Amino acid sequence: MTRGDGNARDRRRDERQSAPKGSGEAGRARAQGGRQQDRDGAGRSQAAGRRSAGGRAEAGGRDRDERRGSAGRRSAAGRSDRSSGGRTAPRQGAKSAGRPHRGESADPPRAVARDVLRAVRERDAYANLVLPALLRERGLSGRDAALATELAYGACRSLGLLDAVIAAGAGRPIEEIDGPLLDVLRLGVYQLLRTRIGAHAAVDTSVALTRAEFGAGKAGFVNAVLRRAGEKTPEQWVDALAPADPVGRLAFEYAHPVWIAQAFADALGARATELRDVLAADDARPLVHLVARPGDISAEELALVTGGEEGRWSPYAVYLEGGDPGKLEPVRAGMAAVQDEGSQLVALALLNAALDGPDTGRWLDLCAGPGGKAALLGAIAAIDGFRVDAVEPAAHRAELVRKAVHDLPVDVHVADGRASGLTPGYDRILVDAPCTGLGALRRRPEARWRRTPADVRELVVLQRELLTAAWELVRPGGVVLYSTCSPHLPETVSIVADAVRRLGAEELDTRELLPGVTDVGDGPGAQLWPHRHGTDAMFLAALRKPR
Ligand SMILES: C[S@@+](CC[C@H](N)C(=O)[O-])C[C@H]1O[C@@H](n2cnc3c(N)ncnc32)[C@H](O)[C@@H]1O
Repeated sequence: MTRGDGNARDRRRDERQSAPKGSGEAGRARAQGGRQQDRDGAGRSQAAGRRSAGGRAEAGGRDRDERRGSAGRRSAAGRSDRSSGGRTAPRQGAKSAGRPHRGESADPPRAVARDVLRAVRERDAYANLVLPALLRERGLSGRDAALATELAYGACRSLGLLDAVIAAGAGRPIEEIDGPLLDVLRLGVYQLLRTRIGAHAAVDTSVALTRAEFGAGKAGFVNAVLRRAGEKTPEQWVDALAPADPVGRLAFEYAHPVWIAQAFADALGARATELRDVLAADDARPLVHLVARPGDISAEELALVTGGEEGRWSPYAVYLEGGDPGKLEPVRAGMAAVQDEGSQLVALALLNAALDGPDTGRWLDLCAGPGGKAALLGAIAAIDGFRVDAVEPAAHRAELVRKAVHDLPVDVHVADGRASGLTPGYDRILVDAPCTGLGALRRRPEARWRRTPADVRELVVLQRELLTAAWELVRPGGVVLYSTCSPHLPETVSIVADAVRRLGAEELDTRELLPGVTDVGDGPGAQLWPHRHGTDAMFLAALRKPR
């Protein structure tokens, strides 16, 4: 199966021929989604059921502990046991997994997790790039890979909470602890507080990792701090260390910086009682979302081929439980790609917006890298006989766009969207603006600890300028769709309100551009949420230029 040959090519050609050139009907009919009944029916309940069965990947850890005897038996009791009281403190210098020689590790999954934490701390690496490379390099697969993944990603997500407990246990600020020891402590405290791994296994393995690398003295320090961390249940640590105010307490409990939890609460507005659900959704393992490229393969076919489930909202979405999507034949053939369903909805909303006047087929993606939405727009443009321009200033990201759209009617321009040099007159423009990414924290383990409010101040200036540039490029009667993968109000409704006031834009009811999607707010903008929709927290607002 290769993209563009056989049935797929025929189907695309047929669709082009059956759609009157320039009408845009075929593509937009697809954008509206022909599977509404499906989406409202079985697909939804199955997806919901599977999601609730998800949660933390604890199986790998539990299995390991069960193989280890007493620690495993304790772990089988799980977190609920611990919440009812204290735990047996591990013995000082307890026997560990085989006393490896200095520098060696008898525990490859934990060594990988530790090395991911080290890369994130020392060189600002991205955990989701470092981990797959390390797993490959060290030949880990199956349960070992699952355990390494759970520990590395889980600890990265929980850094703030872990550090508060470590500082309390060590009796000193974490800045005064050697970095490599801090990595092992984070790994240990994460296992103690946020997994079902038993206390003895969590402490012993951390001590063994330390001893193997640094010798007995430092191993004693790690043992002492972890013993203290293990003296309280997670709930007791929250009671002891969390701020008293409700948002601060929830932020601590769900390991988010307070300013981010407050940003979510502000965006939820009257429904701020959902804050706990939003924060919890950031820690849940997200399903993999695929997009079935229009004209190449249907979502139904893709679900059949991959063993996935058709999506709830986008007619092109398929959900997978996990695995490496890059190994799937339709993905390798370019007929499908990884793309959050919320991102698919953003691209489709642009096409669903009513223009004042005909669609002449000039579409623009002003912030295109790495090309997910440009590829979806391009695939629909191909069916309609239309063209897309895609702008991206970062050369390496522009290259990713080129790869994503290589056989589609998309022209990639390496340029700053604020001064692209493109000729005005576009019918539809997408401004998928650079943003804090607070709506996609579940997919980027350490991101919540990297972002700061100062980032917001810089980004809102850029967002405002990009929207202004788009306004200059759209024709009278055309539509600009502004979107962010962040629900933070200064990046969303404030930017749009400013554009309406400054530019005289007509704001459309964006909710109507998301057929079948419920619960996206009071309008006119629309806000998706992981806990409500299973998507990233994408914001979108459609603006039409008066004639
Ligand atoms: C949220 S991402 C876009 C995601 C993309 N639409 C997709 O679906 O794959 C924002 C992109 O804007 C780019 N960007 C940053 N500054 C920009 C500028 N001045 N003009 C245009 N794009 C910019 C970033 O490099 C990044 O690739």
